[in-house]
Amino acid sequence: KRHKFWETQPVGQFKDLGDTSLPEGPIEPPTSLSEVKQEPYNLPSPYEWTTCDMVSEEMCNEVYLLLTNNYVEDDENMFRFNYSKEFLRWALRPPGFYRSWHIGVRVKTSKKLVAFITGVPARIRVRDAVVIMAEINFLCVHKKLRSKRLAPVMIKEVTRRVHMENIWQAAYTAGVVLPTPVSTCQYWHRSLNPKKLIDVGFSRLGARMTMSRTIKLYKLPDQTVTPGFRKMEPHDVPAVTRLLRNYLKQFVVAPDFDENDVEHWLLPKEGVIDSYLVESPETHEITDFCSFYTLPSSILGNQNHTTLKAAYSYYNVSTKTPLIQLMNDALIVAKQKDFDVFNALDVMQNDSFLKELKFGPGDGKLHYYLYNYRTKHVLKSSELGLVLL
Ligand SMILES: COc1cccc(CC(=N)NC(=O)c2cccnc2OC2CCNCC2)c1
Repeated sequence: KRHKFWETQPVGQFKDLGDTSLPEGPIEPPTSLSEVKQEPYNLPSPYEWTTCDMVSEEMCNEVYLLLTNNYVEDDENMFRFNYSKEFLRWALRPPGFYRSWHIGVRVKTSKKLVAFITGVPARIRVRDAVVIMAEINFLCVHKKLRSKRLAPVMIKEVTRRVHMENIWQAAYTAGVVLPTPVSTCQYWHRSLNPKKLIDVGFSRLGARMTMSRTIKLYKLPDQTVTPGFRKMEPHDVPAVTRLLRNYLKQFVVAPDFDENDVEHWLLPKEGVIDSYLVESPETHEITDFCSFYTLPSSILGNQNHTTLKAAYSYYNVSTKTPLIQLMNDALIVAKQKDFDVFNALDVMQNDSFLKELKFGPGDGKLHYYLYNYRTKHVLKSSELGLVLL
């Protein structure tokens, strides 16, 4: 399939696949800031750029409504991501964020917000090179404005604003294949509320399975089983940072988190991010960590249910507690908090627990991309230590 736009961008091109003579690293050298286009790209005449200040309740609400009605749906158009306002504020205002990277498109006359794209800065290690990148997310064009070629100009504009801050690489994910994935992940789901999942068509009753047999199959204990398993607290930030930095070293691509990043990305926030750790009852050492973020989905066209409450596996570290036991405790806590399903990608060491903990494979894949950075090889998903929101 021809990628008119992507063939013009500094991304791995399909024709280069397998050419291991090309070195790992930036595809194009940085240019001087004076060479970066100073003014915004031109939009089609009815539209204008706007910067979305996510602190403003009104602006945050406009972004929330645009995404709630027009963002990513599953392949069968039965569900649509329904990021909360609190989640969006968390996702878009990490340490060092740029408000100018929260880009909206409005209709000049009505001032209606009809498109959105964002970037946040992140330090990402690729093998032993730490690269400052923009994590690009929430690209959304109103359903009524699709195939007006707005997305390419929005991507060029966020790229221009990233270049203005002297940043030349980016990371993003997509459910579609573009030139060229750095890695491709399979997603998996663990039922927590199988009756609701079957009612809304997320899951199907297994062959030769009754509903009561299915409910029993996914039943979990009421309490976690690991001694010392507790919620993460602010005073745990230094120990969790050490634990996580050491654990992420084993992956080819991973965030280079410092204590500031850990404080923002991993301290629990009600309805946004949950994180737990294991503090050894004997030594009080922090030996293990697990976390998941809250991303509900709207259920499109079901009489009895409007929202699917989904937890998404985030960063997990096991050094003493077996990863399977640690993740089972995460499932138990997610069930206690009334989540319907627990989702995970087959990144990091997730493959080691997915089947045993009764995850089932999802019906799609998530492709990871780097902008203006070539890797020697396409990575196995288990070489990925990066989870995007
Ligand atoms: C259940 O409701 C859905 C609503 C919209 C899309 C999908 C399928 C899908 N595309 N799922 C994922 O991309 C996915 C599955 C497991 C873990 N993380 C995921 O995506 C994350 C990371 C990328 N940005 C979206 C959230 C499901």
